[in-house]
Amino acid sequence: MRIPLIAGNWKMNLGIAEGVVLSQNICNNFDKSWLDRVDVLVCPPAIGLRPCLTVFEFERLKVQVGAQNVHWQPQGAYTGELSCDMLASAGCTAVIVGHSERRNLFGETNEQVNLKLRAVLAQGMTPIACVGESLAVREGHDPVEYVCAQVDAALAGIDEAEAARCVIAYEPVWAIGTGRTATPEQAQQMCAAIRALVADRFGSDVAEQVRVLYGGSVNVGNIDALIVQPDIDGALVGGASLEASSFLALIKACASHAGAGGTR
Ligand SMILES: O=C[C@H](O)COP(=O)(O)O
Repeated sequence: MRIPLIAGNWKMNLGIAEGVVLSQNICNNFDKSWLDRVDVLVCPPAIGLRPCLTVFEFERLKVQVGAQNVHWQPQGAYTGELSCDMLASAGCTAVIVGHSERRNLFGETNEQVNLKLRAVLAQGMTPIACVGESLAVREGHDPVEYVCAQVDAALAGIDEAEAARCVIAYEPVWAIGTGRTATPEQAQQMCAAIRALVADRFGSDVAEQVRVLYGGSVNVGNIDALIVQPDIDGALVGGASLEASSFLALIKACASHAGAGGTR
């Protein structure tokens, strides 16, 4: 059994002070027993990583912090970039790679996503590899084939042990920030196809361990129907992670559906 993961991606929202306030508000209303059933991660902008983690550490709350992006090289003349080592030194345990906003707005390629994923694994952190089809692909092509090709590219060149440590987030581009969520059936179909691909490439044991998240307009009203799907192991949440009340409600919903005693 897989422990579900609720990951909040704050994107380019909340400065240091606002991020600290949100982290404190999360702590103030957090039921620690939820962490027996669900893993929780917040991904602030890079400048907020250490300050937010300090809040969680001070409150002795095992909420993890993750980064939204990374460069795959260890150091060098890469203005504006951060290395895996730098993120780890700030306390990051996970890094989002290949978010559709980075692919579409900053031209990130499948090859670069793979380089990032491998660098994150080599650092001992968890990569959250984002995949997902545009509306044009959903309506005019085979979305499963398209998304599975993205997964294949992201996981290229890694071994079974590394694959088992990966998290894959299925985020249909047309559902991100639009209020238009994939139906639970659509999300389940794609997440099952992703797991089947992992089983084909790395074996069924690995596929049973890999967490596959859904992302795209997840909110308090749709989390229950999504999280009960057999191949959806949590959510990558944008807008609803920016308020403590909605983020906590998602964690609570996820915890209430998950059995205790899963494998990590
Ligand atoms: O990384 C998160 C996703 O892009 C989802 O964002 P959203 O929940 O605001 O649609």
